[in-house]
Amino acid sequence: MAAFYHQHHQPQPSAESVRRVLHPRLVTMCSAGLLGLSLLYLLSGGCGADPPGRGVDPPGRGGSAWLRDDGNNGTAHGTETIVAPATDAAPGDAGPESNATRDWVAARRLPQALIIGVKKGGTRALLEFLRLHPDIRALGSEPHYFDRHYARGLEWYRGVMPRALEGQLVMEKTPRYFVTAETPQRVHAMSRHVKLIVVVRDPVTRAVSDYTQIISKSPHVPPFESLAFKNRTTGEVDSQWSPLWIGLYAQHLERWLAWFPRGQIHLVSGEALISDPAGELGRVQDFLGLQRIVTDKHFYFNRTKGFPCLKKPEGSGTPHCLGKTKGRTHAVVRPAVVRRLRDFYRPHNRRFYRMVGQDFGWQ
Ligand SMILES: Nc1ncnc2c1ncn2[C@@H]1O[C@H](COP(=O)(O)OS(=O)(=O)O)[C@@H](OP(=O)(O)O)[C@H]1O
Repeated sequence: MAAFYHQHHQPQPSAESVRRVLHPRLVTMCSAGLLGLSLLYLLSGGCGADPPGRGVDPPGRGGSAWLRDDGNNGTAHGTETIVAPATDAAPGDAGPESNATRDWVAARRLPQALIIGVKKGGTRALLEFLRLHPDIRALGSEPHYFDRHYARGLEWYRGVMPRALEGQLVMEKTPRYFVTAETPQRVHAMSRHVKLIVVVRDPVTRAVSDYTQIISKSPHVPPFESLAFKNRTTGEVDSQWSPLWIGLYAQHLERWLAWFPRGQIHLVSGEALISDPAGELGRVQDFLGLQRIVTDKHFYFNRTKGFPCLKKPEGSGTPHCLGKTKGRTHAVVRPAVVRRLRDFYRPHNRRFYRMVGQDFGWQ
């Protein structure tokens, strides 16, 4: 009580004395507050980088409510959660931010753009080139959400996305989406505004590339010829054999056009992506509504690799070509077989050109 009265009857303190008393306390409180926030930030995985290769993260990672998360961007769902699978991981997946403070407002959002195909079309090259753009945040691995992991739900899908700032475009690539029957409807259910990109390549070369990958994993697979034909004598093509079936682009695209307008689907020439990467990238950036930032100054042609490579990939100062599995020597297929397959695809290609209003010049 004495103390109470004592304080109570003290003369009014001057502004200067209040400042002197309060200042050290305010400094201490602020420091403690900042320390607490920093700890929260660290615990929430907020130190930027999603782990390279993206293993399975514990549930709730990145789920801190204080991270701004306002975006479903015309998409259906909200909050962020769990992280998961790692397939076809690329180096620098969701690489470190150049400015750590960016993550203070970065959140995981559903993608606004998808590279949906085609397998062996050049999808990895396109994704890696697009990652140079500061307004793009792209998942390095293939999440296979709409084809394999759909039952895991949108929150799972959202959880595997890299953190992105508002205004940054989130994207992923899974080439199998293009040929999976249920996928267009599922993508549409997530967002009818999502932008779709398909990298197409001469279906015969694509088939040989696909087969080359198959035998690299299973060397005892029969020769290309014996799988490509139902009857080798009559030359009847087995269009159900996956490497050939994937090349029936018109058939697959038709399913997408039942759900999305043509203007929402952008086609990239796999051949032009090699001969003129900057030109193709320019058109993709236009399609995505982004400034043309990735230009010819980012590429150089690597004679040893035989492909365009990056002068300066994301998060690194050294030139970078795609890995050994991209641009490998193809299995040898007899010219007569190639000719027969070209004949087989010709009407399908023409139909595809008519559908998209673009001639890709495949023989
Ligand atoms: N810049 C650059 N560097 C290396 N490779 C390039 C590049 N641009 C396009 N390509 C072509 O990409 C083909 C592989 O396609 P994808 O990345 O779509 O394959 S995958 O479906 O993800 O396995 C790959 O196919 P193959 O040549 O048959 O290996 C390449 O031809």
